[in-house]
Amino acid sequence: MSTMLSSREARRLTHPGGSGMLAVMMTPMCLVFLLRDTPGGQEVLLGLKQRGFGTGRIVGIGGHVEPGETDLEAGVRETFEETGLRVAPADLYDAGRVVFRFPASPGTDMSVALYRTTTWTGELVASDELDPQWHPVAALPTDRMWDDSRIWLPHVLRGELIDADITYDRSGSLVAQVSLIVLPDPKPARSTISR
Ligand SMILES: Nc1[nH]c(=O)nc2c1ncn2[C@H]1C[C@H](O)[C@@H](COP(=O)(O)OP(=O)(O)OP(=O)(O)O)O1
Repeated sequence: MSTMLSSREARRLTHPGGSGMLAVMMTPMCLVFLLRDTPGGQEVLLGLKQRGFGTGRIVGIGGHVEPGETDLEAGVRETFEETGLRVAPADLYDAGRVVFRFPASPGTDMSVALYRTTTWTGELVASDELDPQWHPVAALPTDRMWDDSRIWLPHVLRGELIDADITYDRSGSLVAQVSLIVLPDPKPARSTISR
């Protein structure tokens, strides 16, 4: 039996953490966290997902890395598509990577490049995919986010560089296993090799 792969499936990659025959195929994704200072404290731009995977949850800004794109280019494009805001590649800071594994549906496993920035231009607009909203960093809406967010997102928002690997339970709604490495000294994303 032969299987046709979509272009997106065909370019799924093997996460470097995988080993030999047991390596898991991952879909490359990106998430970008815009941070601003307000009199009430620091805020982060998140979005209420209107369609697709995770509809109804509050999620980070981002999406698929398309064929021919670097993770960084995808971060710039997705930010504009989902928020109307323009970020320059040089203003995105590498915040590391998180892998999400869903044992009940391995086809949805993803390897997500993480970026952070405090610099952008333009006016915030909602898309049909995401309704972007500012949230206090000190009071993240974790009860409306993916269960994993409470584990790794505070590190990213503090300015740390992470390498995380999250496995969900069979229900796909609760985190079952976590590996989280926090690395010091993040660099501007343009100075790193994207994959
Ligand atoms: N466990 C998880 N924790 C988390 O914080 N974000 C997750 C997540 N699982 C998926 N995401 C994010 C990554 C990605 O931005 C999005 C995946 O949703 P979709 O498959 O609908 O892709 P998108 O519609 O965002 O991508 P594009 O179609 O390329 O815009 O949700």
